[in-house]
Amino acid sequence: MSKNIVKIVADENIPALESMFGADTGMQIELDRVAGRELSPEQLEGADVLLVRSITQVNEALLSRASQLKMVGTATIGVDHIDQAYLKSRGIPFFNAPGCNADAVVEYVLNIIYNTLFERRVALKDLTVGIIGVGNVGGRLYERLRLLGVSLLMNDPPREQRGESGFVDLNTVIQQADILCLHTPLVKSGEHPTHHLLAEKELLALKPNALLINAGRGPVIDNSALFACMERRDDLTLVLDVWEHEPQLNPLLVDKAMVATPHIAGYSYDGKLRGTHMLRCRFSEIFGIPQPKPLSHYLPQALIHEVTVANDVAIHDLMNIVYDPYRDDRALRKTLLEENQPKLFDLLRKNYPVRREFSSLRVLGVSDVDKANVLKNLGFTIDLT
Ligand SMILES: NC(=O)c1ccc[n+]([C@@H]2O[C@H](COP(=O)([O-])OP(=O)(O)OC[C@H]3O[C@@H](n4cnc5c(N)ncnc54)[C@H](O)[C@@H]3O)[C@@H](O)[C@H]2O)c1
Ligand SMILES: O=C(O)[C@H](O)[C@H](O)COP(=O)(O)O
Repeated sequence: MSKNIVKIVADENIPALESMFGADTGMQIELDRVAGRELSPEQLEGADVLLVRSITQVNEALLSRASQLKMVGTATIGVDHIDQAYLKSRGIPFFNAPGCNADAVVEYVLNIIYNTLFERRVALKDLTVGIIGVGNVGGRLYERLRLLGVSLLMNDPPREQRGESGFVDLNTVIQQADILCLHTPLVKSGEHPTHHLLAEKELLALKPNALLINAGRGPVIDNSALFACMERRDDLTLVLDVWEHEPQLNPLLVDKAMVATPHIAGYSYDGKLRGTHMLRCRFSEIFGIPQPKPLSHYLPQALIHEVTVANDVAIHDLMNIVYDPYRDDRALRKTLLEENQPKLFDLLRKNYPVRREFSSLRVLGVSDVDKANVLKNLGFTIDLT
């Protein structure tokens, strides 16, 4: 390197950069925190490293003045905001954080499923759950539900094309799933595009009384067609964490959703820190310095980290102790009538409270082995002695 100071330009909402990219790097780091949506080419002059979240479009225009960039990282799973071909053409190494917040998304989905079924007095074992996109998120959701004996359908043409088995086609999962969960990336071209994967025809074909959950990317469902479909089909229940045209929401569509949240399904503190840590590991490789301390070194104990319950504790009650998505739903709805709704959407995300994952809660007092196994399979920490 031509200079001793490494300049990192980073989104203001990537946590723990100060501690993970601090003294233990043994380097002189200049950390420039920026607002991701407003980042300009001028702010990248002299930058060695750019670290973003999903709201920053990283492309030729943004990087036009970043002549000495040695690494671009996104503290997210999704990569649809990154022009990877352009980065490759300039030889700039790029990294995302695969799986970093997958458990958080899975727990968002499980929480909503358990709360909804409890209210409706319906048992999960009597339903079929369909998963479209069975990667890190969908795969972990599948695994937790499989361990519980739930009937499952998986749709993932790219995996099927690679010779893996056990998948069904899109029509089958749409027509047969009582609960349909979308966990694909947003892909606009190629053999398996996901943009508007669910449009009018697919939405109208959903199984009667289906629960549709999108915690992938907003444009995977045609939101106009979704609104029209919800007008025609009051049997459907809709849960949306992601939206077409974020941060601008269609309040009429929000109104149709049983749960509406501001793209926070993956926002556990564990997941965010895991994302930062993954980028820190890649930073070590690029700059040839030792790997950081393990993630557990940076992750604090949860504020509520142990609870003693009876055997017949309701599972959704335990989930709500760790995380209550309905709180996020209420907060989003309050912003809808405001003129600056898009700004408030971003603010809800920026000021998101510390939320932990199920594993941060040690559950004591369950002597029933079957119940203890269910809780363990759902992700809680259980001592099975
Ligand atoms: N709401 C949130 O907070 C949040 C958090 C994390 C991730 N996400 C989104 O969820 C997406 C999935 O995350 P992941 O970690 O599981 O990604 P992943 O890359 O591990 O898995 C995606 C899966 O989707 C499959 N897929 C691709 N095209 C498909 C198609 N046309 N039909 C069906 N399946 C298809 C892939 O083969 C892969 O198995 C991310 O790309 C991101 O956009 C959202
Ligand atoms: O792709 C991801 O990892 C998630 O969608 C992530 O939660 C996005 O968060 P953001 O970067 O928008 O803060």
